[in-house]
Amino acid sequence: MKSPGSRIMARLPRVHVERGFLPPEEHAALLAETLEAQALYQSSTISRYEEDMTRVNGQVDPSVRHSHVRKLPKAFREIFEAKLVSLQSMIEATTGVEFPAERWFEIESVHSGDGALFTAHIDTNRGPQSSRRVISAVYYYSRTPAAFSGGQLKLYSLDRSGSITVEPEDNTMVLFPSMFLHEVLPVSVPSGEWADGRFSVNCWVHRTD
Ligand SMILES: O=C(O)CCC(=O)C(=O)O
Ligand SMILES: [Fe+2]
Repeated sequence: MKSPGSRIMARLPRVHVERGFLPPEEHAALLAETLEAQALYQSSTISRYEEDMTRVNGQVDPSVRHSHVRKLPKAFREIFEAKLVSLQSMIEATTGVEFPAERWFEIESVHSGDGALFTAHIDTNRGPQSSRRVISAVYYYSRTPAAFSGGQLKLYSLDRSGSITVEPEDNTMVLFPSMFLHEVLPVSVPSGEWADGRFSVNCWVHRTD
């Protein structure tokens, strides 16, 4: 018989998938604003603690994480926060994680072009602040029909014996407990056009204590 410990390790993350997350007008406004903002995106960095607790901070390493990020304008950040709060009880029920009473939302905008990827990681060991992330939420948007392939989000059980793969579908928000291991599979953009890439908005619900 399996021990309780091994059953916990084999447990799959509980993932909430919210299709049609933004109303059509807001989705269209975000895509239009994004397509004008190419010059604002910068190479993604990684921060993490190594096993010996030395800290890698703000390093660009495209073999681990290859994408470009920018700050999302305030008006859109507010839309995302309000929408997440409006779905709070559903998100809590599906993911099994409660929104902390005292909380803040970390939000960044990402572009994943040809060859983009993010190897397996957890979102809670990426620097001191990151340990207070409780829910990770990733919103996907792109031109339709999508002109890229790949870029699926793959989530693992803690022992990696099982996994769940989610397609980065346009106007879809995917939420999961931040402590679960996950990766972004390589993106392919045959045209090589920046605008044909995979766009996403990363949101993290942080506890403040
Ligand atoms: O883009 C995704 O699907 C996930 C991104 C991610 O895991 C991260 O930025 O920590
Ligand atoms: Fe992540």
